[in-house]
Amino acid sequence: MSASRRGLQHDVRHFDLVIIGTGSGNSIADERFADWDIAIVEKGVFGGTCLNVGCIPTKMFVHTADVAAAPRAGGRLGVDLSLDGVRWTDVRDRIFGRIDPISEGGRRWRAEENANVTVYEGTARFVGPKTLDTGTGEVITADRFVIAAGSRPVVPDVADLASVGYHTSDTVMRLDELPRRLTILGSGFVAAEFAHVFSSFGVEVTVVARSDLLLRHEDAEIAARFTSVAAEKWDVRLSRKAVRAERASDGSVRLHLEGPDGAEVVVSDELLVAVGRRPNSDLLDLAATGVELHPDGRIVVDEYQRTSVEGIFALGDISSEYQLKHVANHEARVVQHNLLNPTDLKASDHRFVPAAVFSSPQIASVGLTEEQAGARGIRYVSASQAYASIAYGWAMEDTTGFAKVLADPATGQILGAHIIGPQASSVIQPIIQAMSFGLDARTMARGQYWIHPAMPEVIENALLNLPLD
Ligand SMILES: Cc1cc2nc3c(=O)[nH]c(=O)nc-3n(C[C@H](O)[C@H](O)[C@H](O)COP(=O)(O)OP(=O)(O)OC[C@H]3O[C@@H](n4cnc5c(N)ncnc54)[C@H](O)[C@@H]3O)c2cc1C
Ligand SMILES: NC(=O)c1ccc[n+]([C@@H]2O[C@H](COP(=O)([O-])OP(=O)(O)OC[C@H]3O[C@@H](n4cnc5c(N)ncnc54)[C@H](O)[C@@H]3O)[C@@H](O)[C@H]2O)c1
Repeated sequence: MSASRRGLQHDVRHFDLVIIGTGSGNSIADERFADWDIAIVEKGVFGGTCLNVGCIPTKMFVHTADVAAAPRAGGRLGVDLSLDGVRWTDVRDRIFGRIDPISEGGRRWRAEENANVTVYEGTARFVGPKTLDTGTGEVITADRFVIAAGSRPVVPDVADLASVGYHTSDTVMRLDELPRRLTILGSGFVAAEFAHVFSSFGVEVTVVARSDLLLRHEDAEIAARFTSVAAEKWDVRLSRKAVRAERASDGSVRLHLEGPDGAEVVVSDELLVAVGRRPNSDLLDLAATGVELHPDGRIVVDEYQRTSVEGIFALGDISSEYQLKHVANHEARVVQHNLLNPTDLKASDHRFVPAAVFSSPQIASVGLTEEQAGARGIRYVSASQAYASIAYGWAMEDTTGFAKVLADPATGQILGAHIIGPQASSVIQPIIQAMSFGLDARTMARGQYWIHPAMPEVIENALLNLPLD
């Protein structure tokens, strides 16, 4: 690969590769790219969403919340515990005291210790074919680009929201103090996880959902179970539309709703907006370089993560239908391979993408839901097993968890799995493995030992319950 060269214009530097975004994109330029002249452009802090405001801090808060919630679970085991208090600022500072130096260390390493990498700290925007304004006063060109610019929270159209003030997942983990009351607008992943975190810390949580179920994209039985468990802990308002926000004279936030019973108002101290994320493609003026978009703003890519412009790749939330870190990481590895091996391209594998909601209870899923299998006319059988009917479920006195598996009745190939209950995000992993490597349900259930009495027995029994042909 050629060393850097100056473009025809003196002020336009030319690179072998430009990477936009330091989330999953930052992992691409490893030692195999040592002789590539590379620019990395980042508008925010290094490390992107997952490290700074996503997966990692949220799960550190979730684990802390699980600990704080122990008294609730202890009572039914005959262990009386009480929560003396949550030192919010200590929790917050412990978590970000670990994360912020990692982000800053990553920035320093790229900026100061990578001889072949130039870091531009600005908001990138295309101004011509393969020509990028780095937002730092410098315009650059390159043979290849990787667009890994991620997504950001959607702000819904609710009157006076901006003037009243609200939080998103970007800001709510850095609050100065715990509110007494929190309203969460939205009913997806972010809402479910933060409702668990804040309610376990003693905050009165109200969840406002537009739909008639929380987590409505999950398997319908799982979403219904989660919604009923949630309604026992949080004030859950379903089928509500938020129409207006208002700041009262005592400083509280009043969210005006319209629902099945007419107008109502939810009063709280803070408002968290969690109604989805949109791709950051609109910040990039992609038309200037000819990169095509889907109507929802995602960059169009093929199976090799190539955009409509030769030499420009995209990955992660900006192009994927899955807004998940393990998918973004997988796609980054595919792009990395394809940059290094242009005559031996590798395709992304999106066949069995799992996801987990780290709430309480946890949810994990992979493959088809019953509703999707039905809608696609796919022949399937399903079976469920309650945690309450396996030995470890007895130990936990669990009353609400279950695992459901779907399989092809003729071949036994597993089509999907959906789990709600303790450690669902770990319990599901053998199913992901079986689907990925083509193991059928019977072989999986009977071809290996299952440690007794451990939680994965819930999977073993669900598999054995399948009414295969
Ligand atoms: C609260 C929360 C919790 C989550 N928890 C999980 C989880 O538990 N598990 C999971 O799998 N996923 C989780 N996710 C999703 C996961 O964080 C994302 O799917 C993943 O981080 C996307 O990675 P990415 O590389 O595509 O984008 P990002 O990590 O967002 O990186 C994009 C980078 O590009 C930069 N950028 C954007 N535009 C420009 C521009 N014009 N110029 C220069 N730089 C730009 C941004 O500043 C950012 O640093 C969570 C998300 C949130 C919000
Ligand atoms: N554990 C994880 O893997 C994890 C955790 C957090 C976030 N994420 C990722 O981040 C993405 C964004 O999370 P999210 O929770 O913001 O989005 P989401 O797509 O999971 O859920 C958004 C919800 O808000 C509802 N909604 C949309 N507009 C609304 C409105 N105007 N009023 C009320 N409700 C409205 C939608 O019906 C939907 O149920 C997720 O889809 C997920 O891919 C993953």
